Amino acid sequence: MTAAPRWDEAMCLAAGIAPLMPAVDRPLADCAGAVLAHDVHAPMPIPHFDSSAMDGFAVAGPPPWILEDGCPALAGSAGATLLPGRARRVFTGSPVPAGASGIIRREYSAVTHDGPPASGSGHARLDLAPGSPVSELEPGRHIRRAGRESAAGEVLVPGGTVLSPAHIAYAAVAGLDVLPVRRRPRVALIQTGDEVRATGLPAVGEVRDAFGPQLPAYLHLLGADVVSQVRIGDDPAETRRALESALGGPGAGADDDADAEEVAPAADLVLTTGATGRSAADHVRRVVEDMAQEVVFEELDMRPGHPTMCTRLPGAATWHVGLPGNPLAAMVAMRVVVEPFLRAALGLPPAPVARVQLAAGAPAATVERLTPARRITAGAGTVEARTDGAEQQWKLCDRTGSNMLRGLSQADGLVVLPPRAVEPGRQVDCLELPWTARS
Ligand SMILES: Nc1nc2c(c(=O)[nH]1)N[C@H]1C(S)=C(S)[C@@H](COP(=O)(O)OP(=O)(O)OC[C@H]3O[C@@H](n4cnc5c(N)ncnc54)[C@H](O)[C@@H]3O)O[C@H]1N2
Ligand code: MOO
Repeated sequence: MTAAPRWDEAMCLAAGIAPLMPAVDRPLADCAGAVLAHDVHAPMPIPHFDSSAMDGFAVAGPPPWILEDGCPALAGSAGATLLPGRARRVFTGSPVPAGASGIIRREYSAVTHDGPPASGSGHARLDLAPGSPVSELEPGRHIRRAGRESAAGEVLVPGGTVLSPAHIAYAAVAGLDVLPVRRRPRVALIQTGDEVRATGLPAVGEVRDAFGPQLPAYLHLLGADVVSQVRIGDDPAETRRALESALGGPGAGADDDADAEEVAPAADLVLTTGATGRSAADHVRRVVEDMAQEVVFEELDMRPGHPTMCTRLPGAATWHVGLPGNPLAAMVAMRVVVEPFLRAALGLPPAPVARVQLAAGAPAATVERLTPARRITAGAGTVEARTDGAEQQWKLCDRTGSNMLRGLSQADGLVVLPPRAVEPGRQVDCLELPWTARS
């Protein structure tokens, strides 16, 4: 058996095996949170025409001006060149006519009529209103120039960016309809355990399913899609069938009433929960060991989560991660193995390991332990919260047994407690949890 990797080695191994997902074009509305596969360039200058930044008048040359709109005989089309001494009404966003030297905003304008306006004869005259700032007459005033935001061909968003609503808005105004993003990794989820109940109050000997209701959302948060989710009993034949089904092929992943000949795409990652131990009831380990083409690790030198396993199954590039059944152990394995795998598959760098200060220290433990902990602000209530993190310390959560979730539910991260006493104020490694991004 190969040596069991530590948590940090496991993170590197998981990132190292992950296949980079292909680039796919996706409509803008579906791109939030996706990873841009490569640099995206502006297809045209942004903005693409000179426009007015104010409601008012485009003017040509110094005042006063004859207002075309108030003089039907002079009214030019929006596209016609504005001759010196003329003005034309514009609104915010209107194209600026050729020949315009600037825009006079409505508040600084004074319109007078040579003849009675109702008669339709005579000229309307535009002048700068008394008391207006002289800057209003600066050449180019209130004109948004084409290309001011970006020239055609400039990089709008660099490849590798996790797309935010702002990136999508920017791509939209640039005239793009789709963006090349990394395809979301496909995850097939297989849950084991005869004793696991999906709903209601469990009887003695039963447990409520800690994974089914949240792993799809957790995986989605990490950029993946759960393409199938099945629950199987503790049975070797059923376990093998479920694993083979996740590998794709005719009928794989199909519902009972679906076309059995439909070819389901293989999952990129098969994730199992439970049955990774070495007891007579732990069929995942035995079946996977039998099927595996390559073993990345059979278990980890990590607590909790040591029975976590990782292999490559038959087929193109389907990897398997077996999460332990104990709920906290499984969630730690998600953070240490599955998250680095999915980040690498999406072309993202590994999430950095933080160094954090423990507020209250910890007694000596027999083994290194990844322990749920939360951020606290030192002296909260007496000192102003600082944004540079200098006052920030971490406090271990209570109730962090590997079968428990109470501590994790209150945690911001997993701190790595060494197998020796830690004094208050000492720094330790910390894996922040992906759903607790700092505001
Ligand atoms: N003799 C030994 N026994 C155990 C060892 C060991 O080294 N020697 N390791 C312990 C550790 S650590 C862990 S972790 C578990 C790993 O067990 P498995 O991965 O085989 O998981 P199961 O036996 O199926 O389940 C363990 C535990 O988790 C509960 N479970 C399973 N699925 C769910 C679920 N969906 N929701 C909530 N809870 C679930 C299950 O009922 C068991 O209580 O092995 C230890 N034993
Ligand atoms: O490692 Mo178990 O994985 O301690 O719960």
